Amino acid sequence: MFLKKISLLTDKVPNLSKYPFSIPAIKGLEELEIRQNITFFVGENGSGKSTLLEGIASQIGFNKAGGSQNNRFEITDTVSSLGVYLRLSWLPKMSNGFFLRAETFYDFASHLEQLQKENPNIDVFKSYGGKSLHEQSHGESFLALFKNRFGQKGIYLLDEPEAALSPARQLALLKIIHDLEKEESSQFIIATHSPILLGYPNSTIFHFDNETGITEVKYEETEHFQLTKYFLNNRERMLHHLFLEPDECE
Ligand SMILES: Nc1ncnc2c1ncn2[C@@H]1O[C@H](COP(=O)(O)OP(=O)(O)OP(=O)(O)O)[C@@H](O)[C@H]1O
Repeated sequence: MFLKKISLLTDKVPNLSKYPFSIPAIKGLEELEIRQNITFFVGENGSGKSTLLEGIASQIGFNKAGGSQNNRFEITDTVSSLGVYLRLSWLPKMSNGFFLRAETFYDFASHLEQLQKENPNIDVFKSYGGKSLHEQSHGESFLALFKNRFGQKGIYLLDEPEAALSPARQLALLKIIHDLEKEESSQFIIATHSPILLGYPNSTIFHFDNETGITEVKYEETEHFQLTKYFLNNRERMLHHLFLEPDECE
């Protein structure tokens, strides 16, 4: 494990009411202690998980649009400047790794194609399963990245890696994470909505909430676990209630 603590330098923040500090979980962030190799960020849409992950990525020196320190490409959507207001405490410092942003993965794949065109004598795709990520399905390209590019000791920041993965491939990702954690002591911070990924053992789950800020929760306490379990056990009853018109409610 490398990254031990994330602190917000509140004194340096120019305006706490402006984005990204207008997000309650970010505004209330003082220190987040990381105690295990695998850390999950969970919470409702818009609660600030991606914003914090991007901030950590940029402070490490990773491209905020995704990739590692060696990948420099621009994307059209804006990313926050949170990184400069974060202090990361390391033991030891680690700059190897990768930042996966599901939403800009297409741009990352295009960036690799461009690199290959500019450097025909180098096999750029070697670390990505041997062929362009554009020539693989969304899920195949994600898994190719995980299997081939995530091979060394490093810190891996993943933003909704389940986005393109079938349930079986989410299990495959759990196995990859497990092997990397065991063999290389790699560290992962993962923002996710997947009850499968969240089931990874010996991990810390931080729940982002507009009322309570960032708090640690157990797997069984997450809405992902509870709602999925209830749905699978009571599908018909739940759908019946969900589809009731307002005047049909008992
Ligand atoms: N560039 C921006 N300018 C202003 N507000 C933004 C910007 N980007 C995101 N936000 C707002 O910040 C909040 C947190 O967004 P963020 O993407 O971090 O949420 P999230 O928890 O990752 O959500 P999701 O689960 O949907 O991915 C949202 O309310 C969003 O609308």
